[in-house]
Amino acid sequence: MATTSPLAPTASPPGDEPDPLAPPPFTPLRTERLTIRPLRPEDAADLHRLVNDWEVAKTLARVPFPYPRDLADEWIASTRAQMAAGQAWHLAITGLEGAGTAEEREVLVGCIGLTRDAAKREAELGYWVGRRFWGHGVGPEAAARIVSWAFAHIDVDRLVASALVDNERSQKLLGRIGFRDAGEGVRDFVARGGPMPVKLFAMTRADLPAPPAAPAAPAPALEDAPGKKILLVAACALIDGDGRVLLARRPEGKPLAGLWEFPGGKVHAGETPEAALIRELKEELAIDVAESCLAPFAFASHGYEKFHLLMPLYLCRRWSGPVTAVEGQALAWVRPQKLSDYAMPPADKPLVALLRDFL
Ligand SMILES: Nc1nc2c([nH]c(=O)n2[C@H]2C[C@H](O)[C@@H](COP(=O)(O)OP(=O)(O)OP(=O)(O)O)O2)c(=O)[nH]1
Repeated sequence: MATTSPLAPTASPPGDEPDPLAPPPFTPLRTERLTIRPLRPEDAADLHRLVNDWEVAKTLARVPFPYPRDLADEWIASTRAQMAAGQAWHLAITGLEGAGTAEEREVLVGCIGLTRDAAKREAELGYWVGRRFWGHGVGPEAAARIVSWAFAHIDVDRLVASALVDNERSQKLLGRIGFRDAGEGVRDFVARGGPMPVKLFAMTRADLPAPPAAPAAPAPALEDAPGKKILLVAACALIDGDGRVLLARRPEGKPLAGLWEFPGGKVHAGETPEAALIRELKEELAIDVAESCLAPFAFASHGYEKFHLLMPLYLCRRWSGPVTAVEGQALAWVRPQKLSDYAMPPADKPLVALLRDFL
């Protein structure tokens, strides 16, 4: 168990505004055997039974022991508000008992949570699994899923976690899903009545396991360049009547998931950048753009670990059809001065500065 799955409600700071970058309502996540979903009032009795267990509570920093039954109700109620405000996501891990039989039913297995520190652009991972579900790989399955979700949906650059110094199982789990050692510290453990030494862990988007290779990737246009291959990507800043620029969020499962980008994509073999962009804008946003409405503006040339990106950026003020998130990606119309509030791939930084000055 990682230490900080706070099961005692924490008050929201007074006057806290909902964050405009807060994600939309949480859609349950599925793994091979588990579902991760918001806690419901009717989970309280099971939650209480599982967490009111010294073997579980002793590994968790903010969980009292014994755990009062009422606290389970209060805690579950508080998780809704925290999630709506984009401050924390404390979720149920459930599984199916008697899967495939007439007696199939959903059971609460444990909880997993992320608490965001907006100023540091990081979130802390915490989780626990009920004792009767130990030894089945529930922790790594749920934690790997939520970590992938977090980088794609919450505005964070880093996840952190901690585990008691003698909790080797949890430390190994964190290592397996991409966390790196980040030293040692001390945390107050409510159930232990005081401070305890912990190991600290951290991971960035770059530590996520690589997504499975895309089937038959289109051939990059400049394949024979020595050294790293040059990847040609065409991108576009769509500008609306109010001078706002459209950014799209890279979806979970793609490299750089969760970062905001200019719509566009790879130039396929035999395509011009303009033709590629017209195709991508149709595929991703369901809009029709005429080549004459694409004005070349600037380009990015950036060395990523595995390839060198060459990305012409076009400006476009005219298109037909309503802009639609065809692939379910988050979209944002952003004022030029606010572009730097959105975390973007490193290649885009110079483009953002140019665009801000130009618009
Ligand atoms: N579209 C776009 N891509 C960007 C930007 N900045 C940046 O570094 N990139 C990088 C991320 C990717 O490595 C690459 C674009 O590739 P992609 O995989 O998203 O392209 P695609 O839409 O053709 O995707 P796919 O069909 O191959 O999944 O360019 C940007 O602002 N817009």
